[in-house]
Amino acid sequence: MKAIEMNRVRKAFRFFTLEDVSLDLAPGQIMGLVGPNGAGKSTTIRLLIGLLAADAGEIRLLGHAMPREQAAAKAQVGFVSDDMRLMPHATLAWHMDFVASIYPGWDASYAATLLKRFGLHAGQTARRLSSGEQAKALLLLALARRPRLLVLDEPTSGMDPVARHELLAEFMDVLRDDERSILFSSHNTLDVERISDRLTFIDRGRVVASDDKEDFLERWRRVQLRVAGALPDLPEIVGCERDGALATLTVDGFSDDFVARLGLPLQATQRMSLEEIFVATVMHSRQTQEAHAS
Ligand SMILES: Nc1ncnc2c1ncn2[C@@H]1O[C@H](COP(=O)(O)OP(=O)(O)OP(=O)(O)O)[C@@H](O)[C@H]1O
Repeated sequence: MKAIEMNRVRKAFRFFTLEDVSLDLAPGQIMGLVGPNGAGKSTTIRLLIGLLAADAGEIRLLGHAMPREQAAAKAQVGFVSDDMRLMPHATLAWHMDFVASIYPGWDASYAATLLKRFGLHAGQTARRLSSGEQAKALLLLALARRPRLLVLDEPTSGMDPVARHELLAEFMDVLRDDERSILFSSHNTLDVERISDRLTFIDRGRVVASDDKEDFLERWRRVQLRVAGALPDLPEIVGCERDGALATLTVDGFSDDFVARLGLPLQATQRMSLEEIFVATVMHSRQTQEAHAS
C-alpha cells in the first residue's frame, strides 16, 4: 500500500488551475514538493488531506479514498502548515494535553524529548513564542502523535539555520521506523536535497518532474565542448549557451549512449545541484509549453 497516491487530479480556481497532478509515495520515504511561488504546492497538499475537494482524479491517503474516508485517514496523518496558529493564551502544556486527549498514539516521553531538543518549555504561553518557536511547537504536536504520514506545508519557513538543521534531523529520525512517510513542501532546495528520497517539481499548476533524488542527480549534467557548426538535435539537450566555438550544454539524460550520439569530444562534465536542476526543469517546461502554445 502506498502512503500517498494522487492520480490525474484537477482543481480549478478562478485564476489558477491545478491540472493532471499524479504522484505517489511509498511507506518509509520522504518526498519534497518543490515549486516557485504560486505553483500549486499548498493546493496539492490541501487536496491531499481533504481540505479541498478535487474537480477530477483520485486521491488515496494511506489507502483511504479522499475525501470520502478522510476521518479514518486523518487519525494517522499529522498535518502542519505555516498558516496554522496555536491558541494564543494557552500554554504548550495545554496544547500537548489537548492533542493527547484526541489522539491515542500520543507519545508523552517523545514530546518531552522534543521540547528539550527544540529549546521549548511546557509552561510557555503560545503568544509569547517567536514565529520560529511557534513553528517548532506545531511540529512537536504533530510529531509526538507518531503519525504514519506527516504532511508539512513549508515546515522550515521562518526558522533559523540551526533550527532547520535540528528539524531535518528529527525528520530523518522519524523515518527510522520504515513504515512512516513524510511529504513536505519547500522553496529551500538545500533542505530538500538533504533529506528527500523523492522529489516532485511543480510549476504553474502542473507536475513538471517527479523522480528519486538520486536519479535526478545522476541524470543531469553541464557539459562543455568545442563545436564549429550546429549541434546535433538531441532530446536530452535542454539548454545551450554558446560563446564562439565553446558550448555549454544542460543535459537531462546524460549517459554513454548520449555521448555516443553526440559524437563530439567533451571538454568537461559537471554534476548539477538540485537547485540548478530545479531551475533548468522549470525553465525547460515553460519553454516547451510556450512553443506548443504559439
Ligand atoms: N481558495 C482559492 N481560491 C482561488 N484561488 C486560489 C485559492 N487557493 C489558491 N489559489 C490560487 O492558486 C494558486 C496556487 O496557490 P498555492 O497556494 O497552491 O501555491 P504555492 O505553490 O503553495 O505558493 P507559495 O510558494 O507562494 O506558497 C495561486 O495563484 C493562488 O492565488
